[in-house]
Amino acid sequence: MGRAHSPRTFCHLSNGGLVKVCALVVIITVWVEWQHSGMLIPNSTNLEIQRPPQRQLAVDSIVVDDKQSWTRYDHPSAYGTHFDPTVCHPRVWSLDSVGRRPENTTFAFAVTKLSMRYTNIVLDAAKRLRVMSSRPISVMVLKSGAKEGAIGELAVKLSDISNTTFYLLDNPVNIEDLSEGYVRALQKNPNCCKESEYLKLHAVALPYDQVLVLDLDATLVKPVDHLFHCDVDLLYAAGPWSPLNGGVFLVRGNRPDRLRHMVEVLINTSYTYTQEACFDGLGCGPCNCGGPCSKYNVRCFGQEGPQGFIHYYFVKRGDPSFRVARISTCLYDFQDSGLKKCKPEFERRGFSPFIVHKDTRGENGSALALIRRLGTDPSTQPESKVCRPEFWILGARKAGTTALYTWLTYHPQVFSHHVQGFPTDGEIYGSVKPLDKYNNKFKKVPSGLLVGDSNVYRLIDDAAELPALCGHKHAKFLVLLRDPVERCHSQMLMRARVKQKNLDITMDSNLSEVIDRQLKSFEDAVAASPGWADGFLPEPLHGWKSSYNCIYEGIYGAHLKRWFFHTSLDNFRIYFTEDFAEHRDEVLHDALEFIGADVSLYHGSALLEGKIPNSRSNMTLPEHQQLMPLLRRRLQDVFAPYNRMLEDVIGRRTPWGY
Ligand SMILES: Nc1ncnc2c1ncn2[C@@H]1O[C@H](COP(=O)(O)OS(=O)(=O)O)[C@@H](OP(=O)(O)O)[C@H]1O
Repeated sequence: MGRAHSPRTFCHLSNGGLVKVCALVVIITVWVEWQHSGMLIPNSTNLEIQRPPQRQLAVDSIVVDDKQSWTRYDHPSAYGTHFDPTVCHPRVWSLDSVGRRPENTTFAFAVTKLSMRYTNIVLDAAKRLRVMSSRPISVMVLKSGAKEGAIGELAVKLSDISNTTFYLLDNPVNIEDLSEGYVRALQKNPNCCKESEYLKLHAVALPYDQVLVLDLDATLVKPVDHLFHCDVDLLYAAGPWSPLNGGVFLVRGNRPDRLRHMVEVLINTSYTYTQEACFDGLGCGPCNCGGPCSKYNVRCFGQEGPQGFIHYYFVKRGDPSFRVARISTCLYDFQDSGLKKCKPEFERRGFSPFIVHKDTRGENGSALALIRRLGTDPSTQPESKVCRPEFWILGARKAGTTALYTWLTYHPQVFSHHVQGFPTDGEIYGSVKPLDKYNNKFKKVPSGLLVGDSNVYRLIDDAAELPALCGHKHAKFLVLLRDPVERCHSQMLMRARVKQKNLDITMDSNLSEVIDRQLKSFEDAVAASPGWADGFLPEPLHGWKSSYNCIYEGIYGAHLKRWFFHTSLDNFRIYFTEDFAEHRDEVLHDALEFIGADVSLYHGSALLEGKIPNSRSNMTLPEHQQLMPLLRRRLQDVFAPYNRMLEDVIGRRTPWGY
């Protein structure tokens, strides 16, 4: 089944009055295509359903949460001190072979009621999302809950937001097929998750590999691209009073057969439903019942509806063919009610949520106030470009950043911006804060030209600050990575050459001895924080910001994890220095295209012959400056596991051979 690309393309090209027409073409085409493709399941009356007799469950057969006790909401790993936000690490990081993410993924909103007022709520949510991600947005609207005028209005307005697709859908579940007792329980639920919410099940059949379902009041505070790289059937967060919160979850899409099966299973299990033991007697929980739970967890919230059912279908049934992973509620489904539990950890470790759901207390409320304090307030997240540079070369130190910066500036659209200092290659020292002062450093750059900031300190230091201040959408980061042993040696040679008072190395120093000391100090620091680089977010080693330790600077995987935690892989191009040496033009063309330059205007190659900027030009080193073979091997052994980590993080093999 093809996606409705053609009408959308048409819509992007059109304007004015045509937009209205094309918006309707989109709705109708998407809807008709689904109806004809057999992908749309909604008419469950077509299914052959074996209705089991209403079962009376013996109390003994009720398993409330033994099987999945780890998913208890109040378990420390749901909230609290344990913050591994995903259990599918390291797959979570993997990119495709060229280091870019697979494209076929979408965010999805499920809109069960659509009046004129709701139209604006949907639009606001889509616009907020667009600030954070250029990924497709699917808007699934329940046909029976939508007013006709509102459908047209929404379709027209959505066509102004790039890469959105509108689906007008029936409820995949026909309520008459469900048992009466189940429907009564479903409808008695005072707040949430009645039968219309089963609209969300359509997510598994949307024509995308991965679908991240978001409620309209779930706001991305930071990009969550890493979630799309998890190879799972379901990724979910526990709700405050439910085993799974339906406001944020990710499913594998493209599975109309699964949607059919889910509906079938729901119908069948609705006949096993009792107030005490929903879903085949496997229980409604685990959940935090807001006090001591009754034996049957009957006070779970929304457990009869999709929240309970999706958890039952993917988790409790224990189908071994499913890959299911739970993510941190604090990080990915942060709600006011979680403040007490999440806040201490957030404040201690400087974390902030990726997704804020239901900030009911608004402006003065808990969630916003907290993330404002932590510096990632979605309302101050710049939508337009606020930092002057278009690109940043982050490092690594001694990996060829001067050459990359200089050669990019040979393009007529890239301004050659030299700043006083050392080396004079576009380095801007210090923080991006305050923004005025930072932008002032670029005041001589004519408008309309692209300009970069090249600063090798940033790779280690600025992961949290730079993307948040400059806007995730607008920041493009270039990184060069060089064989860490060579880089380390080169760094020490530079320190020997540079006569700075506070540097302890001179031209007479024995560099192998110097590096050996650095290795020892690195090993001591790691021994004091065992496994520091292994987790999801290795914070900088204590006191090692802007480190001059050449081993620490070469643990690229750990530094990049911090960047990918705080921003999106979309913002990055990562090159190996060795590839840059061998395939210079390819790297430069790719980087120019990435920063938004017209590659066809680049005639720089002819200028590039001759000396490599900032190179020590193959000078023969005196013996005391050479790297002793034994030390080289030791360094390789130390770096080897970190190189594997880097490969996990960027999804590519390093060319270094160890
Ligand atoms: N294209 C290409 N291929 C291979 N190696 C290259 C390339 N361009 C620069 N270089 C080498 O990178 C070293 C300088 O790196 P940086 O400019 O990043 O250094 S700095 O941190 O900004 O001082 C410096 O390394 P050393 O020669 O070891 O000093 C350069 O020779």
